Amino acid sequence: MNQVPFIAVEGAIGAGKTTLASMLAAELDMPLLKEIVEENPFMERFYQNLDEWSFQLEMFFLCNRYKQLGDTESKLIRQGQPVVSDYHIYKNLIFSERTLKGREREKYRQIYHVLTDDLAKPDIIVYIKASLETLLARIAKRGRSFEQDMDHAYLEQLIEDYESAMSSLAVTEPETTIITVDGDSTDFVADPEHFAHIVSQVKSRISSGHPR
Ligand SMILES: Nc1ncnc2c1ncn2[C@@H]1O[C@H](COP(=O)(O)OP(=O)(O)OP(=O)(O)O)[C@@H](O)[C@H]1O
Ligand SMILES: Nc1nc(=O)c2ncn([C@H]3C[C@H](O)[C@@H](CO)O3)c2[nH]1
Repeated sequence: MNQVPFIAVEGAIGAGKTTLASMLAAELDMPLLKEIVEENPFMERFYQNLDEWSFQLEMFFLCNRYKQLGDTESKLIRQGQPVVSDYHIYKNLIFSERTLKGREREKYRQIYHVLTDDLAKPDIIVYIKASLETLLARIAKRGRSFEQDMDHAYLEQLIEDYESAMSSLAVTEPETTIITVDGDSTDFVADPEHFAHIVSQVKSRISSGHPR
């Protein structure tokens, strides 16, 4: 077991992961690990034609996160440094199980396990659970052009996929503490009390020795 906390913020598209992870990293004085999005060369084409581009897109995300987390593990976690990340590596499987089919899905699963099974897993997941309405409002507010015509059914499905994924992680990674934040009623950006409540939940998990 690691000696320092590794915290991942998770939730469906636009839930506020990067925002909350940045706030937590600043508040807890921890380095921030942010996922690479804009550099993904398949992003725009993927949203125009999911079936055609999903394998390339999922492989790009997987390889990037594998490299990023591997580096973070050797440079920070194993050196006794805590980390806050705006994703959990498991996210790859949540998306790929939804976007890939048949042989591609099966091959991806195998590659996923080969690459990630021995990577450090977070001790704490802060899971932002938000409704379709909230996610759509945040996606519109952020204004990334390639996301503006996103199929609502895809997003709705991902909300359910995240729910199932968090339930299965609770079983498969019992040492991980999952803190669920209601992303509809909690506004950690506008309301300092809401943010303070999340911080105190995280701190209590760290100081109670669970995890680490
Ligand atoms: N609690 C909040 N209240 C209001 N706006 C928010 C809140 N959290 C995030 N936002 C805004 O919503 C948008 C999406 O947030 P953010 O980029 O943090 O989401 P994300 O979960 O990291 O997205 P993605 O899944 O695309 O990586 C941003 O414009 C951000 O400023
Ligand atoms: N298909 C797919 N697989 C992933 O692993 C993945 N990770 C993020 N995304 C999409 C969501 C946002 O639009 C944008 C930023 O998070 O990229 C993904 N899409």
